[in-house]
Amino acid sequence: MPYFYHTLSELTRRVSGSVLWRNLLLFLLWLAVWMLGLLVEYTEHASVWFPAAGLTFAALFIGGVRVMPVLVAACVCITYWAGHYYQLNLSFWQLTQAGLLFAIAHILPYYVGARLLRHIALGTVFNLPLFVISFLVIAALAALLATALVICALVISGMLPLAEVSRTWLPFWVGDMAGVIVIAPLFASLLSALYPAPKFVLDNVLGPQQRIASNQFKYKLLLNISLLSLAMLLAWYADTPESAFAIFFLVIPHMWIASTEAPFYNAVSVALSSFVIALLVNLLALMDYVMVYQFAINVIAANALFALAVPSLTAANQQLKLVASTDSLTQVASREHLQQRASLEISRSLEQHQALCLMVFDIDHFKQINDKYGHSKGDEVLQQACLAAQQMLRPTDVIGRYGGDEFVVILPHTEQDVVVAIGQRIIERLKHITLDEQLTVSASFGVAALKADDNFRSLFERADTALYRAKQQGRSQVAWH
Ligand SMILES: Nc1nc2c(ncn2[C@@H]2O[C@H](COP(=O)(O)OP(=O)(O)OP(=O)(O)O)[C@@H](O)[C@H]2O)c(=O)[nH]1
Repeated sequence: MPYFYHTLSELTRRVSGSVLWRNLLLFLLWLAVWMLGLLVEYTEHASVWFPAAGLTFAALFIGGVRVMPVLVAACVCITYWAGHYYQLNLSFWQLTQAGLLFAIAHILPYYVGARLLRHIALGTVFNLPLFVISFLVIAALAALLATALVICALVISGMLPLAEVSRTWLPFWVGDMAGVIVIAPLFASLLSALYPAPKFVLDNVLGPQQRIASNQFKYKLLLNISLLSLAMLLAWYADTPESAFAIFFLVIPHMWIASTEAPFYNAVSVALSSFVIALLVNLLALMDYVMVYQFAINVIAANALFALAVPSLTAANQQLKLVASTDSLTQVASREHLQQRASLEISRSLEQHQALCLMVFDIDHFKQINDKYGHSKGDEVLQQACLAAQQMLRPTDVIGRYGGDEFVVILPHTEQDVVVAIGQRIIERLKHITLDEQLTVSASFGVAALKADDNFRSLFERADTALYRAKQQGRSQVAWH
């Protein structure tokens, strides 16, 4: 799948360079997609879903006014073809007029909707759930307006008898809405490569991961198609409305794909499933339940769009956790994270009767370093001191910044004499910090070993008392309690 996408994006990259080619491609794509709708048409002018509406919306969303002439040409062209297909007794001139009317009725509502959605997307802070709900509401309203206008245009041009309107408008609307909700995200993603817009880059909205599918994607897709085919075969076999409603269970695997795959592949899966549902309605002659399937397509697509928020929320959550648990200057654990880890290690050691030590150290005369060499040099001293300490520690030890120039290290499974030796080795290492010719860095250390009734606070207080003693005794040394 990624290979397919890369080939496709390479092709679009080349085509996007030429205005003529990209417009021709959009024109042909629109005609092809309109024909696809015909393939799943169950009554005249009403398809289970109408994918051309989705392409129109996506093209206007990405390309804006510059795609309008192409869309008008495609609408007029398809009207000539429809006149022939439905064997309408209309002259060339009448069909041209009907085509232009259809173009205005079809394009205008989607243009207004697409502009409104773009405005929301370009708002100060991009909010995915708000964007999705806006898209769904705009898609429903634009499709309703397009339905009303296109039906008027069809009646005026004599392509739809007035008596048919009451029977046609609802499936027409739901089909158009499904076309937009299902197909617009996919085409918007593809067209953003064809119609680059510096002000609006879809990658920024959908995230840089949108072109990477997992290795399991094809199996997930296969499972989805098998399940929906099974559900529809059941409806065909049982021939009851209850069995038709089984299609709504398909929301579950689609939510799974949406929350575990990149947005582009979610759009591919929704578009494919919707097309197969529409095709099977025709092949299995499930016309009696067509509205159930139309609503199912809309519900599945809307849910899958909302589930898009899950990966971005999870990523944001992980980022927040990382920020909250790390000290931004020294990259060691933050005070809160250190206390949490320390409490955990202390309970574990007490339960397993294992040794544990807490070591606290503080840079000597740090205020003077700041005053003499400036705060940025002071910051570098803190960073270098942490690096020096980390080089002497094991991966299981936890080092954190307790505040200012004071750091705490938790050393599980370690006896006090070993920790004292580690402290002395860190003192030796600090002597090698060469940030300035006259600048020497040293620190004082306090060590305390875990006792049976200890908690973090009591253990820290003993180590801190030892540190105070180390400072009193002349600094750059380790004291223990
Ligand atoms: N550059 C820098 N300075 C900091 C930071 N946080 C705290 N300080 C400074 O660190 C100094 C801490 O000084 P103390 O620990 O009280 O005293 P000291 O000069 O180190 O003296 P002794 O601890 O007695 O050896 C204060 O001047 C703070 O302003 C920081 O993130 N960056």
